[in-house]
Amino acid sequence: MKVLKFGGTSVGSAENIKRVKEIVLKQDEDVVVVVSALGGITDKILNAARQASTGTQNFHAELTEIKRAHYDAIETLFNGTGSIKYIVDELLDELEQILTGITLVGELTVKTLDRIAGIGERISSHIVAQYIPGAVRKDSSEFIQTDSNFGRAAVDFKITNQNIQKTFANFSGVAVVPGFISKNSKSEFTTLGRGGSDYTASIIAAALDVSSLEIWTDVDGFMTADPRVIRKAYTIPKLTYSEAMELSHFGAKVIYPPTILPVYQKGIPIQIKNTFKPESEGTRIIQTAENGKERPIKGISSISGITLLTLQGIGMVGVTGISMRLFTALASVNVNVILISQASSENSISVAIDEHALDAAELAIREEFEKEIASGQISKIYAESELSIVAIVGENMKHTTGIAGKLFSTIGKNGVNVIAIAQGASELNISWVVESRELRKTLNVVHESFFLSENVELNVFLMGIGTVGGNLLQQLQMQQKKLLEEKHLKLKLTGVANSKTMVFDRDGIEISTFKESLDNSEKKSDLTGFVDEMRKMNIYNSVFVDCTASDKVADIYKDILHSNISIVAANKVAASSSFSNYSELKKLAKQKGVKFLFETNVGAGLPIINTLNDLVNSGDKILKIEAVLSGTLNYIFNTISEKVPLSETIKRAKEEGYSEPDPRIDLSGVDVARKILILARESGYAVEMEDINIKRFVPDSFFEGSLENFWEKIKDLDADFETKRKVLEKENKKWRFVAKYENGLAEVELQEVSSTHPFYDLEGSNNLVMYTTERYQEFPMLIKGYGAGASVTAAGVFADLIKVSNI
Ligand SMILES: NC(=O)C1=CN([C@@H]2O[C@H](COP(=O)(O)OP(=O)(O)OC[C@H]3O[C@@H](n4cnc5c(N)ncnc54)[C@H](O)[C@@H]3O)[C@@H](O)[C@H]2O)C=CC1
Ligand SMILES: N[C@@H](CC=O)C(=O)O
Repeated sequence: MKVLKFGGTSVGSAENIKRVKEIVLKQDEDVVVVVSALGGITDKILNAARQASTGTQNFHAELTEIKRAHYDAIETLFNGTGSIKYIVDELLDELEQILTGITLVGELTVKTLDRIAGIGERISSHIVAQYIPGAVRKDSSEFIQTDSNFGRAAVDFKITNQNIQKTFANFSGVAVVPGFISKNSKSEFTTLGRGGSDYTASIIAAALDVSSLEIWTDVDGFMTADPRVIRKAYTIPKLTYSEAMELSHFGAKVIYPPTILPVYQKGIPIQIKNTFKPESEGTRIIQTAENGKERPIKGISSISGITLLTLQGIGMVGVTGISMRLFTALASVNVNVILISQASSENSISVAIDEHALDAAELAIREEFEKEIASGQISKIYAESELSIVAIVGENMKHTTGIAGKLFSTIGKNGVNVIAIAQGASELNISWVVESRELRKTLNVVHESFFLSENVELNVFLMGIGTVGGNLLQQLQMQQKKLLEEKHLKLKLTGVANSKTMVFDRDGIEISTFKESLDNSEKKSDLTGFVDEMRKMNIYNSVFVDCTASDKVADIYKDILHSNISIVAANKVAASSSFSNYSELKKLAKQKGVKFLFETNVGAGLPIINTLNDLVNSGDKILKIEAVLSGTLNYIFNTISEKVPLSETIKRAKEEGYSEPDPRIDLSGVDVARKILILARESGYAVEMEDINIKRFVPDSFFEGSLENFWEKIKDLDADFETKRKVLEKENKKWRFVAKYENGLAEVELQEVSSTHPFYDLEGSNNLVMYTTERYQEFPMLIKGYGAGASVTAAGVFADLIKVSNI
């Protein structure tokens, strides 16, 4: 024999009752079918009763809806004919009479409420019993006996079990039973608490020692998290009784928690099934955790609307009985304590309670500890509200090391502050308190880290979609699918801005149409607005990518890092700003557990900074750096000829995407100075821009005025450069703009190098860096390759993104 329980939605309409019939008729064992009231009916009855208690006739509106729901169902299922109509009428009349009675006395007692609260189940059980061919109705209020604690009566199991066994002795076929209702020893109606139909089913299942208890509901089973918040939540195939109990207590409203105990004691498995998807496996709740250490966490759940009440004072240290008095005081005003956290110093104790219970709880505590408060032994009693409790649950957490470490480091890295923590010695549940506004992010972070570790998500906020940013988007689009399939990295463009507008979408902006999205966006581009939006979205694993050349954008880095968002910068302004700002940004990133990466600041996609970091981190000392670091200048000096004058080479460098948005930055040596400065700093030296000796090869006057002016004026230098070039050619030499750092001195200058110099053969826009270190002294380390250009730079930015994702 089996017990099947169908919830309110499962019997919520005639259509759904037809599904119930199909499911029941497919069973190959005898079955007891426990039904809830039609969906929403119990609430309506309670509402009508409350309205009646005001002494008015207002309850009639609710009553009409209650009647309509039932008449609609019987009309469809029975064509409005048969005895069912009389039975339903009789029960609805009973309801109306009691409601009228309540109106007359203007009072609603818990006893009266129990008298009518179960009428929905009484009616639905008649409907289902008549609709399933061959089924018989058995009245649970005749065999479940309770005490007289109306509203949430306690079952007398001895009598109830005997009654059930007697009722179902020699029974075969299909029995339909109303859930939720019971009676006391005086044959007065009582109820088993909201959700009590699950409990009815469990009581019957245990009394009859059936093969299984099936709870048919409108979800697939217990999910790894609330699917309304975590779209990627999935059904947990198996849970132990304890895990199911913990998850149910912590907000997973799949099963009424008391349901578990009776069947647990008999070792009867519970199967959660979806009435609307009977083919889905559902969740099976059994005695032992079958799946081992690889899935120590089974689910996450949360409860919102929490207040944390803290009692603090050094006078509490070492004093016995404080906790006992605290909990007794709370119990005296019926305040349920959901979580307790106490430091071993005993200086403070915090209890998490339902926010609605705050006033009563605080008053009770203040009364209880009046003397201690007056004497200053307890210095503070304070409440923090708008909080949520999150819990991870799993029986295999026991003795699995590293779970709490992984949990809290993941949460911390994503900028979520943990306000209180509790873990029982059973290691079945780790619970912690966060601000409710951080709940969604917390659930996502934890879910991804423990359940979807196959896919890491990286949320990209890109600013600047010119040469580098535009190319980066093309590369992202091209690689998205491959990275997801092969590396399980889900790269999402969650925000993008050009200089005019910005667009955000936490589900990801379609890269192929981002331009249209920006064109159609009404959000004007604005730096503070961009940061605010990122903060507001509060998504985990976020990274801000700066592909502008703007100092204003560099100014917002601190705010971004403070929001626990990583930064990948192609923009060199921040890393070459004052040493204190550069160091602060690096320190802040470290403190916040996020990344601040800028590999492309020197040599575009070449691994120049990473290599330097590796050398330094492994204990090597950088003695000298000599390098050609400007793609633009090297291109200019490799392109300049009798036919291509200086001004034309600069124009071409810009067109090729090598130069800065303002090419004067390259031509003035500032770009190279920034780069050698960054390399010196990354080598461990505290260098400032002013320490760099920049020897310009273009007179200062060419850098004054507007960019347009510059393009006009620069042609004036063509003839002079051509004369000098011819001399150089005769001497078989080449111009190279060289940066050098040695013994605390840094300089950048134009050099004429002969054919034996390592920089002589450096083609096109290539860069070359030579690191002379303690380990690489006789033969310095060389890194050479394209030093500028859209695709290589974008690839360098991409590589930094991959580093942020930690895949
Ligand atoms: N082009 C290259 O080879 C390399 C460039 N870089 C760096 O990459 C950065 C970008 O360079 P390119 O793409 O070549 O320049 P670009 O001029 O083509 O693109 C920069 C884009 O940023 C936009 N922008 C500026 N301020 C903005 C703001 N506040 N909000 C939104 N958008 C804004 C501009 O409108 C422009 O579209 C620069 O910092 C450059 O130094 C680094 C290595 C190599
Ligand atoms: N403008 C720069 C681009 C790379 O940093 C250069 O030309 O090297």
